[in-house]
Amino acid sequence: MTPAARTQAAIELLDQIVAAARDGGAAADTLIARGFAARRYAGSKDRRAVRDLVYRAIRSFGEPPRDGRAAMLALADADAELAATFDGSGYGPPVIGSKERRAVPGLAPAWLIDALEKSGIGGAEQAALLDRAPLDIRINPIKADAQPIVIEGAEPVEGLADALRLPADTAIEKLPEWDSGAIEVQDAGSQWVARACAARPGMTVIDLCAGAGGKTLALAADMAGEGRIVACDTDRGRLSRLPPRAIRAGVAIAETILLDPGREIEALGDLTGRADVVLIDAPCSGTGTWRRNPEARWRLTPARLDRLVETQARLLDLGASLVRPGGMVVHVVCSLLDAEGADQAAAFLERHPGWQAERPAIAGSPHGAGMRLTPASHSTDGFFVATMRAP
Ligand SMILES: C[S@@+](CC[C@H](N)C(=O)[O-])C[C@H]1O[C@@H](n2cnc3c(N)ncnc32)[C@H](O)[C@@H]1O
Repeated sequence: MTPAARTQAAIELLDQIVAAARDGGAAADTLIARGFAARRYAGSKDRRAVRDLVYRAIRSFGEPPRDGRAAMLALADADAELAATFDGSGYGPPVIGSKERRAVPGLAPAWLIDALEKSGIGGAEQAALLDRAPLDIRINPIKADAQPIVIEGAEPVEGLADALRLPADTAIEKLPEWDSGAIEVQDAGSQWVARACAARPGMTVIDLCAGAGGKTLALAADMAGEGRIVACDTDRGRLSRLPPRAIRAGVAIAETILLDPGREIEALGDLTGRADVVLIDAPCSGTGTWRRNPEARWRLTPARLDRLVETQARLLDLGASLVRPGGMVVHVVCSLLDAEGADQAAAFLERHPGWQAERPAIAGSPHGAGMRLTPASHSTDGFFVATMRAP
């Protein structure tokens, strides 16, 4: 592809990504993959260049641009090489007109910046939300043998003996440790919040929003493969990826339960009052994971945030009913908004007299009743975690 054709491909993909963000359609990565499937002539260098252009645009604009051309024109204003690709050639974008509108660069929609500020996330913290994310792995003690794992360029992660930070371009899937299940890709922040559960051998743990089981597997490692983990989710597709991952990781103590949204208790009634720990890694706005998923800023609206906050509160109350006396509910969100984190934990404690917050001994900064991790301060994805003990 010529440089001009790459720019035009990025514009067309951005058109689809903007529409999908507005209408709740497919994620940017899916649309990009589909776009390349339809452009078989694109080689690997073309694909990388187009993808980089698309993500540069997504990172640059806090509000969804009106279309892909407005986004690319704004980038071209500060990049002469990119501007030169608007040359009107066969597969390239038309020449830049004198009065064409540009997208306005920014970090996030104004209402969201305001909510971050009110949650104590100021300028430097906000800027770091869009940095490049590191590549972290968790060493799986169930599968790793006694030999230390040696991977070129790997750095230790302070406080997490089982974590390594790898160079971003490490081809993980080609490592023998990947094949054997001795390593899992997992952000250090996720590893810390799994630690907050203090899961121990023999416990009964419910991972209420387990998704594909990233934290389930970390909990199983802390339980040394002894006890019971009930991993639940309402998303059949995500939950179905858990059992094969568990087999690969040598985890035999996790069972899965598919939940019906709004009727979760029907499938969990037998566990009422029986769990030592209920982890609620709740559905949230994902403001702490913009490094990996910058397009999430284009999808969030105040109404959607309100719905998430409601669901989180409902799941916390459900979690409280499943815990045994003296057991623990762990509230986790990969968000830095207090509405989903500190305020949510405070509201839970108010609704449940006798419950006590116990600040977990993990990395992070004390925030409200829990701990907060941020990209700028702790070099992890952004998380809030609160552990609450039943009377
Ligand atoms: C932050 S993700 C979980 C990530 C997962 N724990 C991990 O470590 O990879 C939140 C999950 O909550 C699930 N979810 C949404 N509503 C739910 C509900 N009512 N009950 C249980 N899970 C729900 C979503 O499908 C999603 O998989």
